[in-house]
Amino acid sequence: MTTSIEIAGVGKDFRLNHSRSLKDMVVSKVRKRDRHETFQALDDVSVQVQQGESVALLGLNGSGKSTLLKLISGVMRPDRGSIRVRGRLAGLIEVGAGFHPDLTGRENVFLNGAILGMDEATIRRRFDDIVAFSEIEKFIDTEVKFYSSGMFLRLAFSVCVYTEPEVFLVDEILAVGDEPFQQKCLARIREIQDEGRTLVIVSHDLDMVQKICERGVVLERGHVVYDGESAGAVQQLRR
Ligand SMILES: Nc1ncnc2c1ncn2[C@@H]1O[C@H](COP(=O)(O)OP(=O)(O)OP(=O)(O)O)[C@@H](O)[C@H]1O
Repeated sequence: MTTSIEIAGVGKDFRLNHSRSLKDMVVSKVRKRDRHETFQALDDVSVQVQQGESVALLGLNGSGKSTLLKLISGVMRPDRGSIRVRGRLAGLIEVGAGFHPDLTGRENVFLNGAILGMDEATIRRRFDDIVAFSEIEKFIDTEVKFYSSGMFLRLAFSVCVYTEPEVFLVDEILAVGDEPFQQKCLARIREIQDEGRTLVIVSHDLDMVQKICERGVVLERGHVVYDGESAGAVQQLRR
């Protein structure tokens, strides 16, 4: 078996600001007192994902799921430990983050396709399929700043799946999509799984993740508190 994602002893800290007033800020500046508190969003997290596995990252609000996904994707670096990913990776993490508001849908497909590692000829070849999947043909030459959040999601998801990544990371993908589009995304995700690609999903939709993923990892205040069958992970959360 080939390891697709190796997370070893990972920690991530954030600095929290604690100034209540301008006076506070001045006083602490003068006294050279640090107004910052360090907050451990992730601590000593180790998870190995094998190629072809589908893993759900679960946990309450603020438990560290999105942070871990961002570390895997490489948009953020860990403060401790290491993360290794084998194979081409595409993430649907902050939907629309890679989209430029002043460019049209069409231009953004090319921009995002390139960011995700597709060359221009490949994007041209897949362009019609990408747009057809998103079902926003009518608006493809509209600047994306006029898109609704669902339209953003549709185009971002389409570009992402058509780059055919070996490792696919998804954060709350389906939250803003309507029911028919959700079903379509789920069907596409199943194809991705059948092709033996690796999938890591963050979601609060426990019934959905239980259907998609065989394995669940539960985070609690930045620690892994469960790693096993997704049914067990869901049970742990619903206790
Ligand atoms: N850039 C940042 N700066 C400071 N704190 C951050 C930053 N990103 C995340 N955090 C903090 O880290 C903790 C974990 O956040 P994260 O978004 O990973 O949680 P989550 O499990 O995805 O939550 P949710 O279910 O609400 O999406 C939170 O307390 C959050 O406030």
